[in-house]
Amino acid sequence: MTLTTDPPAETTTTELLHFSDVAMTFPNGTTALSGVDLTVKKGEFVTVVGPSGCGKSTLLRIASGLTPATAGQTNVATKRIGYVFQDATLLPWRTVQANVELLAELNGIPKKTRVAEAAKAIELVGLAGFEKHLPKTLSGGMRMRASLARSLTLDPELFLFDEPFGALDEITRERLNDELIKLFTEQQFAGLFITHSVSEAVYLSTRVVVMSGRPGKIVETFDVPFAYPRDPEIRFTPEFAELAGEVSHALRLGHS
Ligand SMILES: Nc1ncnc2c1ncn2[C@@H]1O[C@H](COP(=O)(O)OP(=O)(O)OP(=O)(O)O)[C@@H](O)[C@H]1O
Repeated sequence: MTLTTDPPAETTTTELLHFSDVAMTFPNGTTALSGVDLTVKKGEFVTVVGPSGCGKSTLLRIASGLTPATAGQTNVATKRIGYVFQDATLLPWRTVQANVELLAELNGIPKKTRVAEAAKAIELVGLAGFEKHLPKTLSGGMRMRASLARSLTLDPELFLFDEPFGALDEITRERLNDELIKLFTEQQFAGLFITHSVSEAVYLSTRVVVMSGRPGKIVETFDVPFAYPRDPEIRFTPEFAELAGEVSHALRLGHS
């Protein structure tokens, strides 16, 4: 297994993540991933869909550097990595402002700078006015916004999302999808996003990657042709339905 933080000579600098023949077998013998090839470039938003337990979260953990792969080549060309989980993971005793400042604080950023960075991130996610609130006084969608803001203070070049909206109601989820698209187009990070929702995958992404059941491997890739910013109404067009149908079909084939 090779983990490097600089791009290999043969790749371009816009390639932020490059997996070649990556595999992951845990010490208990479970092989979660096998033969995964994946590249994510600046300006791309790649969503991974796949059956439960096929290794999607493992893939993200490897991308973040939290878990080393056991085989293959893993190249992540940036240290500015944002990571958002399904659970907003806010500290309950800290206000929104103090939660959003947390990563900058852990990175030793001076108070004045991190206050300014947190204020900017809070504004970007639409939480201005809620700086002094504690997490328990926020809705699920607002907590997720605070979690997004916390990662935004790192000014990520590569943003990893592990099913961040899976626990939210449909309307809140759709609203956050639109806000995430806005952030993606404004902030210019590369996104790697996991979801169980085919519609969310197609709506958000430049590319949708379908994984097979465990050990997960990529069985099909779909380029999404819709321009950004995306009109929420595209979800009701025949083109969208056709693409979502193809992704669902690949997902079912990968299952069997
Ligand atoms: N630390 C670990 N030790 C042993 N097995 C693990 C470990 N972490 C994950 N696994 C196993 O690896 C497989 C892939 O897990 P992972 O969480 O990556 O799947 P997933 O596709 O994200 O699942 P879901 O969609 O249900 O969240 C599962 O069978 C899981 O039980």
